[in-house]
Amino acid sequence: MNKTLINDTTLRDGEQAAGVAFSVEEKIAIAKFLDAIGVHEIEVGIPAMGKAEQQAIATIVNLDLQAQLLGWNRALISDIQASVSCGLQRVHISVPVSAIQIAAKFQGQWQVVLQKLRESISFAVDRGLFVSVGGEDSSRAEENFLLDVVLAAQEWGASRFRFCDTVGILDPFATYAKVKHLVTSLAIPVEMHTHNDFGLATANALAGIKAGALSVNTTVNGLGERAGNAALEEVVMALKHLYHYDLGIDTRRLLEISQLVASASGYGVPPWKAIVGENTFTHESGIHAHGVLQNPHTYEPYAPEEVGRERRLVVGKHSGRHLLSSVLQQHGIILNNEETQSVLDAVRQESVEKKRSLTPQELLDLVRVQQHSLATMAIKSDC
Ligand SMILES: CC(=O)SCCNC(=O)CCNC(=O)[C@H](O)C(C)(C)COP(=O)(O)OP(=O)(O)OC[C@H]1O[C@@H](n2cnc3c(N)ncnc32)[C@H](O)[C@@H]1OP(=O)(O)O
Ligand SMILES: O=C(O)CCC(=O)C(=O)O
Repeated sequence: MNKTLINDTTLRDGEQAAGVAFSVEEKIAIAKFLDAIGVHEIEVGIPAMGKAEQQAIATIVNLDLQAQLLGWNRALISDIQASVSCGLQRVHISVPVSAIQIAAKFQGQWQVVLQKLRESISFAVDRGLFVSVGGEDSSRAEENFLLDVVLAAQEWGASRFRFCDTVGILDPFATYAKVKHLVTSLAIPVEMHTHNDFGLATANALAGIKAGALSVNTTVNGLGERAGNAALEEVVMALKHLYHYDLGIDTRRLLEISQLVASASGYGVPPWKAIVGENTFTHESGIHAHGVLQNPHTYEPYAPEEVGRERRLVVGKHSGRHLLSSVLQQHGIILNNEETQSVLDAVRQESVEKKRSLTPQELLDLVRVQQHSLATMAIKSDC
């Protein structure tokens, strides 16, 4: 077991993905599922959004889950009051920390931002709450200013700092350097919040952890603002297999929770999506399938069962003899060399026409047709 913690924000940043709106029942189901698989902390939503959201959050609070529950807030006392009214014991307070954000939202008045942060931290701490502080746009913030803000937040009573790569502009090397600087300067732990605008959210989250961050914000399927966030399933499996960190999360249910969130969000995942995509353990190419038939590790980084999947071998345009023979043998069919080649040629043609691999029934039909035509040709040549 490693001390790295997952703070999943599917119910907050995940739901902020344009067009996503979970019902209360869906929120409850997602929270329960995250808890059941062992996620350590759940960012349950934004109480300041109003009564309906507060009721949904209060219902989740009353479920008495094992996971810690956190509410997201602006640096406003009214936001914290809304969190308190939901029964939350942990609040996240976000402030913009880059010049561009402070100019757009607070006319460049950084002192006002700090004042609001101080007041809201004090308000929360006075009520005995755990306070996490988020630096919105940390990655574009001037580094000395960022450090000053976080040191001040720490002094005022914050128990954690969230480093946000809000528009996903870092690479893992820059992330490592920035987070290392913070981790070595702070007494409180750092949390990673990374976005996927350049496809680097998971890589950057891992770089932050390597640099000493204690926790990471994830979302199921990488759902979230614009190109999304670091995906729960990717972070958990990468930490497990690349760094050998066992977070105590039941990875065998990652596919199930992916499907739950896909259905609730209305956004499925592409077949090539890392960890949970339909094709992650599906092999069609001849050379790959030949290898997998000898030893699955030739083309699989871990066993499919580990994430709740099964291996599939499908016959299509790129398949070869070994795969074809293996699939047909399962149906009691053994072809000679000539028949095998003729079936493979026909599979290629039909796959191009259908623009996909063939179903088992289509393959069997095609074998029958090819055997029949070869037999007819043999009879004709005998005559
Ligand atoms: C990077 C992130 O993901 S941050 C999280 C973003 N998430 C969301 O916006 C989703 C939920 N948001 C909402 O439901 C609404 O925006 C609400 C309820 C929070 C606020 O709604 P409204 O009062 O209508 O304000 P609106 O959204 O138009 O503008 C944001 C206001 O918050 C202020 N604000 C923005 N960030 C902060 C902050 N960190 N601390 C304090 N105030 C902030 C803005 O300056 C603006 O204030 P103003 O109304 O005094 O001009
Ligand atoms: O939690 C915060 O402080 C902001 C989080 C966020 O969604 C972001 O910066 O992208």
